Amino acid sequence: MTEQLCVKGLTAGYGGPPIIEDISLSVEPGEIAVVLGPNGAGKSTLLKTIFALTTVSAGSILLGERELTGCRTSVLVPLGVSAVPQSKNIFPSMTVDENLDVGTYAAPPPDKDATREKVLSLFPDLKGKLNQPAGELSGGQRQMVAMGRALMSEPKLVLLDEPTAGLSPAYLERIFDLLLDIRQTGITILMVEQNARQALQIADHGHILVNGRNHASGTGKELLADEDIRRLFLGGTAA
Ligand SMILES: Nc1ncnc2c1ncn2[C@@H]1O[C@H](COP(=O)(O)OP(=O)(O)OP(=O)(O)O)[C@@H](O)[C@H]1O
Repeated sequence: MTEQLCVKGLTAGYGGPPIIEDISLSVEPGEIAVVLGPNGAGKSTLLKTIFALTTVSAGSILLGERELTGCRTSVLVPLGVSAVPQSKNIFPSMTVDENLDVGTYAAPPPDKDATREKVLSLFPDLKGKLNQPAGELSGGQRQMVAMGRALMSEPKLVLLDEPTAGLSPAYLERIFDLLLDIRQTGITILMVEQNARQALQIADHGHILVNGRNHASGTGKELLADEDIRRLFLGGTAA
């Protein structure tokens, strides 16, 4: 059972002045939502804040009825929240299988083998590489390991920070397809993405941040159709 993520009036930072201020957004169960905006807008900070990695000074984060604000990351994982950071998101000297196993430590699934099979069915590219050190894989395959690890705790919500960063166009397409496959399983996805146009094409909703604040929100289609949004944030005028 998935639940709505509801962020209300969230202000947070790293101990100094706030980096994100008064952010509100909601993500419906089972949808893909993308956070967009210029460099330094606070997109990663928003994801880190939901995953309890910053200092919150105001606002709340709810998953369904459950208040997440103030919970530690180790508590969030068993509550159904999983995250894939942008970098250093795998253990390079550990095998692919061991990396997947790490994803079960904070919240062991009831049937680990079944979960592993389910995850590998989403990432068939990894099946023949389970005993290989993850650091030997290509960038796209490493990203799949990181995403697979995050799914091993059977999350309701996955936070993904720039899942296509640094990937070739072919892998970029592959990762976007995988995100749609993951959504098919009922998991809610909130992600930050630099490839804004492509992300909005697969996203149910997009949220644009500027200077740490909400700037615009809409469905992927609405944002793609908005001329100002296209000019300011999507690098051009073509729809
Ligand atoms: N660990 C940290 N400690 C202090 N300040 C930080 C930390 N991480 C990020 N910041 C600051 O927070 C601001 C927002 O950074 P953030 O990474 O959230 O933006 P972003 O929108 O994800 O940017 P980008 O698109 O460049 O990744 C920046 O000014 C950055 O310097």
